[in-house]
Amino acid sequence: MNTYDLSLIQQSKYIDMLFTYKSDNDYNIGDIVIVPFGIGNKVIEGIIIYKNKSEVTNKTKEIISALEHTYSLTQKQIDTAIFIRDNYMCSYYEAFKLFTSPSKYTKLSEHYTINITLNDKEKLQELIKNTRKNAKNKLSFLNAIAHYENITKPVLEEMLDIKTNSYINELEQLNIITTSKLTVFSKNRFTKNKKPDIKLNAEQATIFNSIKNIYDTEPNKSVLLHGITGSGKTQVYIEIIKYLLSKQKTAIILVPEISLTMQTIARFSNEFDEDIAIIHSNLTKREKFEQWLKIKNKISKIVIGARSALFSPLEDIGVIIIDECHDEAYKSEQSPKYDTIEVANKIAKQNDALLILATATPSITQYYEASELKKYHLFKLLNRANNKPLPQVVIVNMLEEMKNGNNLDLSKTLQLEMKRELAKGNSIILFLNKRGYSNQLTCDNCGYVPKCENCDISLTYHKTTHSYKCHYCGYEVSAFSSCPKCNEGHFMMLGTGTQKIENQVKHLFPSANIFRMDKDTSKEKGMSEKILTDFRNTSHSVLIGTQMIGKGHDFPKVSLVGVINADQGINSPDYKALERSYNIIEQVGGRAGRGSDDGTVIIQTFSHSNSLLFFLKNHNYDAFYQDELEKRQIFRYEPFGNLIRITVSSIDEKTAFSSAIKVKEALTFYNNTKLSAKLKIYDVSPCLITRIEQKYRYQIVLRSDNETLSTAKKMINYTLTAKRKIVLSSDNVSVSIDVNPDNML
Ligand SMILES: Nc1ncnc2c1ncn2[C@@H]1O[C@H](COP(=O)(O)OP(=O)(O)OP(=O)(O)O)[C@@H](O)[C@H]1O
Ligand SMILES: [Zn+2]
Repeated sequence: MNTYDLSLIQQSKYIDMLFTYKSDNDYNIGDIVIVPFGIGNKVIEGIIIYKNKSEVTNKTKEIISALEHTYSLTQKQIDTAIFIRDNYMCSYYEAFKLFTSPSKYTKLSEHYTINITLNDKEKLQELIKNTRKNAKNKLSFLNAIAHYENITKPVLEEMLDIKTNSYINELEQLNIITTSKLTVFSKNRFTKNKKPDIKLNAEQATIFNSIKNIYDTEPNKSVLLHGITGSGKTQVYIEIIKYLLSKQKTAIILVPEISLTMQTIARFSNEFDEDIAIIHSNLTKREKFEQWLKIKNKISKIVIGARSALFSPLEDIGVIIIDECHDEAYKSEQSPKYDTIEVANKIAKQNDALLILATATPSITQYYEASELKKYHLFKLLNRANNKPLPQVVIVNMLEEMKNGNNLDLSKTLQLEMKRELAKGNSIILFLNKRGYSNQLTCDNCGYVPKCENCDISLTYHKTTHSYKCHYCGYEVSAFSSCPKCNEGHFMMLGTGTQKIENQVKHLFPSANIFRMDKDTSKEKGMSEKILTDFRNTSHSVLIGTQMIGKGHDFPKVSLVGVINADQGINSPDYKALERSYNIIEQVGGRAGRGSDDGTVIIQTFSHSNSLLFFLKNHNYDAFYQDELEKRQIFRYEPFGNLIRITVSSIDEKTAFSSAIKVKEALTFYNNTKLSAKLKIYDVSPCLITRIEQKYRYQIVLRSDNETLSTAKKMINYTLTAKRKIVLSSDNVSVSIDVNPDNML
């Protein structure tokens, strides 16, 4: 008789532990089994984590059966899941769920698709000619076959939104097509352009050779590639992947935005004959499952996708590339709030694989880890691939514009440049830095922004108390009647929307082709790709958008980028506000001047004296980094110290608040008795956004040194799992933990 310790695939807060079952069968670690659970012996699934580690008692229940081996997890995946649970303080369920197949309830044997291949082009054309014009469905089916020549039935049906069975039968009988069954789905269908035949330039080639050498000889295979916008980082990845494929290895490429996956795939499919799997959250369950199967069955050796692609069942990994590695999308926003780069590092180590982080604007912590701690080999690409200069940056003081009577969001300077570039047929991006919080304050005379003395964080206005508060430590002052710095101005709240900008542009430039991309226009599946493609292919056009348009895109026609309002990001109430603003503005500005014409970036701001703008003007990342690092050291933020934020939420406000108090009391108790009190635990306070999806939200902020971080994590894990029933009074409370959160909203 064997014993098996299982993690149950069942979301319940009270069973976050391993359960022992027995069986005469010889299962493997990682197998998914079906077991009876609880008093009613409800049938649920579990993953085998340990074998023959526990004893059989007279209460031990027996495993009923196991799922097909295809669904099993590998030992490496189990190790990574446990790493995630320990580090991001989530449940076993949440951690394992990342790795299980998107749909394991379909029997594999039933999962095949029909592939259609065109045999006789002429006969098909004949048939099209002879088909009645009003048989619309049939005609679109026939035309699609003529166009694609080789396509799977589900793809075809989804595309045309019709049933095709009878047409397929008819064509098969006429010998125009043949069909075949594929148990695993056919190759992703991407239009291939001519092979581009790009040769690495000298800078790229040197780095490629060094990285190759690191792979072959070095024990530490982590790389940070710091290359300016347009320096051709993607071309370097392509060569590295070619090299690793030649060594029978596989590759994962992560990109921060779904809209970027399409651009990346387009470039990769021109370079590789291999089948490329795509994974991101916009796929249907079925599509996800198809991709998963292709990877599991070793048909796809290259996986491109958003952060979740990291959990795909790829084996023999040779390289994990994290493109735009500074991006906040790499931090999960739902529990488990894992850091993609830390997890990628773990997986790379397991496989002895390369980990390549790449960006024009590394996060402060990443750059510190590379340059000071030597955790990464640091490489730099200092020139654009086509030898063009970086765009020229112009700063416009919006206080002056206001004083001169211009009440539009577009300054005179920006209007003039826009006119000039549109006349040349070039394209323009107008970027709105909307990330941040709207109740932030700026003096309308001198641009002063009030800050917390303890935390270096912008204060936020609270209407109920008519006061300004710090959202880290609770510091509060009553609202000023006039600006304490210049004694003249008054505080105003900044903020404008993409639609408002769109109206102004329409009015000023009635003949321009205007595109807008924000959450509203890209809700529908495929919409954002469509907007980006149309913009890329249209001249004399203006794209107005938020964060989504800022990264990674290569639009050769864009010669001018306008940053409408740099302030909203700069003065956002959290310690990463400047880092985020530098990155996003440098990145969006980097879209300018990638084609034949030189680029210009116009940054409009009320905080024109902020040193950040000086660094941006000179594209001087290193100076920005030094400046920011000093501040971080003084206030003990990352990489010198850590903030841990525990958010407690519930539909019922009192429950949320009282649970938060209990969590805080429990943590304080362990901190005082068990630890040498190195953690600072702040009081419970309402979150900046007090209610999300009907749930009231309270937070407890902890600060720890780097040395005490792991103890802090253990303490939180202990409090929230072992003591869960005591600390959380009801099942209606949810808790999430975020280490060094990207924002405090
Ligand atoms: N060796 C090369 N010779 C000619 N063109 C190149 C070369 N390498 C890259 N390019 C071209 O330069 C452009 C910019 O390259 P790429 O998009 O890879 O830049 P990037 O470093 O990823 O920029 P960003 O950080 O702004 O996304 C692309 O159009 C690419 O095809
Ligand atoms: Zn403070």
